[in-house]
Amino acid sequence: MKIVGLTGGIGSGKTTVIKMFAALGVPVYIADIEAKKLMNSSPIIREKLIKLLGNEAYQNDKLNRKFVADKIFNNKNLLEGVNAIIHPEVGLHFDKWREQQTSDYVIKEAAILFENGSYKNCDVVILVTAPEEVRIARVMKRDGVTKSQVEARIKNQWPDSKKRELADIVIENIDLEDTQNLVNDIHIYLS
Ligand SMILES: CC(C)(COP(=O)(O)OP(=O)(O)OC[C@H]1O[C@@H](n2cnc3c(N)ncnc32)[C@H](O)[C@@H]1O)[C@@H](O)C(=O)NCCC(=O)NCCS
Ligand SMILES: Nc1ncnc2c1ncn2[C@@H]1O[C@H](COP(=O)(O)OP(=O)(O)OP(=O)(O)O)[C@@H](O)[C@H]1O
Repeated sequence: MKIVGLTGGIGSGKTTVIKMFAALGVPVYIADIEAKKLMNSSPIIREKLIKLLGNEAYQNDKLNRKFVADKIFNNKNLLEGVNAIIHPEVGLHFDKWREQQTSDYVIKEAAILFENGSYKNCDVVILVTAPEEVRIARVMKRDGVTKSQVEARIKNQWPDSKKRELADIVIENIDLEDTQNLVNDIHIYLS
């Protein structure tokens, strides 16, 4: 079974593309979502995050995502601390999930697949891209956040130029129909 990594900058269209692969019957693992589930379910992670970020990291027993985002996306050390706590746990969780799959290939979607080195465990890496101003506008519209809030996350991510050097396949996600056609072709190639 091939492990296919799928990544891209904030607002590039990772979730949009992953839904297209899922509609073709491909098992998909969305690291952001699984990371949040672990942050809310693992007592060990909770203890470590509270030690690093303070009691406000959790509100009513739930991860306080806005507080955590505001803390880590403007503080490199805190971001590295959170990543060091979360990513190994996500890696173990993904391995257990992958062992239960029986398809030709699975897709692991992660915003920072390159940044945290987990692309090295993938047989193929797909990069989803879109011009930065398009990505910023999409996220502002989707999340109702400010341009500077989106830029605060972008600055913690590699530029597309650096990711292109390591990607096997690049999906320029501008026109949705073109993206769908390319996903269909990639699925045939990987199956
Ligand atoms: C800080 C958190 C709680 C904010 O959650 P929230 O729902 O507000 O935002 P969301 O998770 O959708 O993030 C939006 C985008 O921010 C970017 N982003 C998220 N985590 C990171 C990170 N560690 N480094 C750089 N960019 C990141 C991605 O482009 C992501 O798609 C959450 O992003 C988080 O827990 N991040 C740290 C753990 C992590 O790295 N998760 C992602 C991959 S496993
Ligand atoms: N080709 C496209 N044309 C127009 N809108 C798009 C296109 N692709 C994605 N979008 C929209 O842009 C927004 C961001 O897309 P999506 O959520 O898939 O990006 P993402 O890479 O998963 O973002 P994040 O890193 O924040 O999780 C969404 O509202 C989505 O509906």
